[in-house]
Amino acid sequence: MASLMFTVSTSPLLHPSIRNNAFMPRRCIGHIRLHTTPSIRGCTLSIRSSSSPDAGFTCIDGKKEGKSISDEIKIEVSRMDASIHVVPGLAVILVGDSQDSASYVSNKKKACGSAGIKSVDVCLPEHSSEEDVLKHILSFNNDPSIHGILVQLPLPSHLNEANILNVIKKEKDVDGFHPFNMGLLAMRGREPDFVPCTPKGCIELLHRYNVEIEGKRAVVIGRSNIVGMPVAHLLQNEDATVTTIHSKTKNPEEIAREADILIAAAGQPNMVRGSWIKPGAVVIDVGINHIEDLNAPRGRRVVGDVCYEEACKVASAITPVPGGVGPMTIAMLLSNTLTSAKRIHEFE
Ligand SMILES: NC(=O)C1=CN([C@@H]2O[C@H](COP(=O)(O)OP(=O)(O)OC[C@H]3O[C@@H](n4cnc5c(N)ncnc54)[C@H](OP(=O)(O)O)[C@@H]3O)[C@@H](O)[C@H]2O)C=CC1
Ligand SMILES: Nc1nc(=O)c2c([nH]1)NC[C@@H]1CN(c3ccc(C(=O)N[C@@H](CCC(=O)O)C(=O)O)cc3)C=[N+]21
Ligand SMILES: [Mg+2]
Repeated sequence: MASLMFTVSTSPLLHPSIRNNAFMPRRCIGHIRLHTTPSIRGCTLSIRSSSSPDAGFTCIDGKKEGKSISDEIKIEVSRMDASIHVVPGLAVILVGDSQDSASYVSNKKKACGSAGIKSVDVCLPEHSSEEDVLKHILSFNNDPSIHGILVQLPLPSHLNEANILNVIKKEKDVDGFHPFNMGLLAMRGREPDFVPCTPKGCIELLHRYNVEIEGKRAVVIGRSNIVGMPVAHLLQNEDATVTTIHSKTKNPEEIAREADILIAAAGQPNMVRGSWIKPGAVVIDVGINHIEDLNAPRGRRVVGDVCYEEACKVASAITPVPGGVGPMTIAMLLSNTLTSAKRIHEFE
């Protein structure tokens, strides 16, 4: 049976709630104006029977949006190079030999390469001391060819994450993890120099798919410094009513089911079942979990925190894993690096 569907936005422009938003500048990535595709329908203004097939269901294509952002960044990078002979530079510091971390770092490196951003990697052994790591940060802080510094997290447990993140020059903190930037993110009426990439990528996807956020119930599963906490702040800044679920939350399923916008960032494979999702909700799956699959090329494959097959029967839209938030994280990192270089060199 055809489900009673959404109010499709007739305007090819931004959603009214975005157009009239006092925080209009948030709609820019660096100096690149963002455009939205007039696709989703005010989320959950619909009644959707969970037995209905996928009619009207949208798979949110983070790979495509990430690519289009990188293409725009590439143009800006060449314009900057041509006029002031500066190429944005990103330094990535990786401690230890986790295979997953190495693969993220190589994704970032590739993405920098195709956008024309210079990238420098430092790979330090697992047993490195805090001084070893700090030494490299200090040198990048003072290196005029470097505009962004990223220390891949998590660090080996003998290293103190706070001591290390504290030392990154805040003007080069493209991850937005320095306590100065984290603090500003949490303050009304203030803006950090940099917003963390994954949370920013989640919000950017909602904007690009014209999902109305103002006044909606948003539920975030997870409260980490790198995803859950900052994404909850961003949603609140966009005038959503936000609830956070964590490992001590009672009845998470019931709370999740109230969400018009559900963001899953718990790091638990397939934790969010179809029954956790309000019919018509928009679901953003941040999880990157490697599970064993003997049929997969290397004996394992990547799944999100959401059971996709069940979710797409209930939700109005969802990000796939891979191909959802991951590529947006990388696009936001490129964007933050470009913004940093433009600021440092006062290039408009
Ligand atoms: N796509 C991307 O670009 C990125 C993806 N990720 C992925 O996102 C996921 C989350 O990452 P990260 O935030 O770093 O993870 P963390 O392990 O740092 O945090 C997980 C959070 O989820 C909560 N949580 C864990 N299990 C449950 C549960 N069963 N019920 C309710 N809450 C739970 C924890 O609660 P408590 O605080 O109580 O411990 C914690 O707040 C991972 O899969 C990670 O790989 C991460 C970064 C970028
Ligand atoms: N300081 C710091 N900053 C980070 O931003 C940071 C970090 N530490 N530590 C680890 C997490 C994880 N993360 C991802 C980035 C891209 C993909 C990504 O590109 N994913 C692709 C490919 C996934 C795959 O197939 O493995 C996708 O989802 O389509 C995934 C995960 C950034 N993180
Ligand atoms: Mg973490």
